[in-house]
Amino acid sequence: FLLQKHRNKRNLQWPPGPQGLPLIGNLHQLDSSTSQFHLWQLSKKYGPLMSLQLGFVPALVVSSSKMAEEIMKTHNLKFSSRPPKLAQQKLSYNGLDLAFAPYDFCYIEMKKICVVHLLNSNRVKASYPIREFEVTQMLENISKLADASQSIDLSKTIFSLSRTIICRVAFGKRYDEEETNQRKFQALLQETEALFTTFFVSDYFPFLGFIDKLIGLMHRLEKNFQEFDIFLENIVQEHLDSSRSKTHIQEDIVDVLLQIWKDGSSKVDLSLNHIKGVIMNIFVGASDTITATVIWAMTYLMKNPIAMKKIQEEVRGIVGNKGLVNEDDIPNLSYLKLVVKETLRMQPPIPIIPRESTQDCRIDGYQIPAKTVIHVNLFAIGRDPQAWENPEEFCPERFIGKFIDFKGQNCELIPFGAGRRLCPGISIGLATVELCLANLLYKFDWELPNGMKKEDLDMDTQPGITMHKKNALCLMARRYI
Ligand code: HEM
Repeated sequence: FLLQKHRNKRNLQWPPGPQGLPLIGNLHQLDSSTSQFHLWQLSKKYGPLMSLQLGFVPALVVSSSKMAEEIMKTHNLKFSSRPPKLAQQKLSYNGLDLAFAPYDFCYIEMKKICVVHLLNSNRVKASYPIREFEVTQMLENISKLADASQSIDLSKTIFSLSRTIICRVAFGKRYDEEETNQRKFQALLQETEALFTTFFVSDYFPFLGFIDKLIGLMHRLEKNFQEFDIFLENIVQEHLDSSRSKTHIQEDIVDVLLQIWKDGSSKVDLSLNHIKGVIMNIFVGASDTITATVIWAMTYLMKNPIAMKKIQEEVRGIVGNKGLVNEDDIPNLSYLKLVVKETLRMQPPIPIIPRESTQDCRIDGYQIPAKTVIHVNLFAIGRDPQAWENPEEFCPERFIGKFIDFKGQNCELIPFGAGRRLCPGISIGLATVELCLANLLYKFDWELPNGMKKEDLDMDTQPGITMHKKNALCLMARRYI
């Protein structure tokens, strides 16, 4: 009855959507490991702007490039906020970070700091020695396993590489040095990521929030928050320690943030919680997305031997017998760039972008009220038949002769989002993906283990904000050079 009353209050001109169950609405249709796939299927029946009722929360799902253009570009400002979900708010110090912050003056200033000072092109260039060193280490480790004819867990290898690179660039430190510390740190991050996608009753039924307490979820969240806060506080204190500057010559992202905090040059009253919020975003956002991109690209290449041959011929032809692909070689690797683009179209690492409207707005003839939750389904947009020919086919060549930008300009391909909330880590993310992938393909020939056929390679996905391959990608490597 309550749900019905709630619905009747809403404008009758509301986009179509699947019939929900009493009280829970469509919540049961959001199995988090396949929601991007499931919502895509539903959109085929209900259209590119589809409505859902998630408990007491009305939501819309965007599934075509045309509709994405409306939300992310035409009415960009009105859809630039994020829905305030309980765990995300708690772990981001109440939205003092970037990724989960509401769209307000403080967010605008923080984003400027991030784009201008933290992740600018100079930092991407200056961090090249770190990428080169870590990629070389990884190649040596793979060579040892290749020589011993052992299979390589590429998912684990790439994750460790990207986390080390990001930690060194952002915090000047690697977190894989001490076995016990590393395990503690991994467990902490895993729990944080799990909490981001855990179902909290309060998010959908605000008046039933006591259930989260009763079943121990609030305790679990508080415990994780306290532990993560201690961890982040340690990073900040280590950077504030005056004796540190003697051993660390190159400034990292935390150094820059603390400098801005100390000299008060920001237009907002920066607190240490703002800084910890941004560090948290980098910890949880950066290495997962990089890993997912490399792993999906390798998976597609293993399934498409013609594309594999083409990309290896390109990289080996250009790099010759130099022994390592350097960053200077990357601009010449045009087929590699097409493979990365095609991978991001088919398996966008963040498949669903959450947004919230800040004002009433008219979209496609429907009146959308302020505070409506929007899920932009990138997985569906990458398969939009109005935008792509044979969308289910992995075909890097589809981009030849067509300029389709993937940095927020063309809404048929927006793996980094678009508009005011565009990902600030595009350059450093792509630089890491390209260098890693190019070297893997240059140095080794890859085979499936134990007589496995390419058809056996699954494309199942794990639940989470980032769409990882569910089963680790394990391959055999043979040295080429
Ligand atoms: C292949 C790699 C990456 C992909 C595919 C990716 C994708 C995305 C997407 C889809 C969003 C949401 C954008 C929107 O709402 O329109 C986002 C936001 C964000 N990304 Fe990335 N990302 C990547 C790498 C990185 C890296 C390396 C960093 C940091 C070093 C980073 C930091 C962030 C932050 C802080 C936000 C929040 C921005 C905001 O809300 O204004 N990302 N990313």
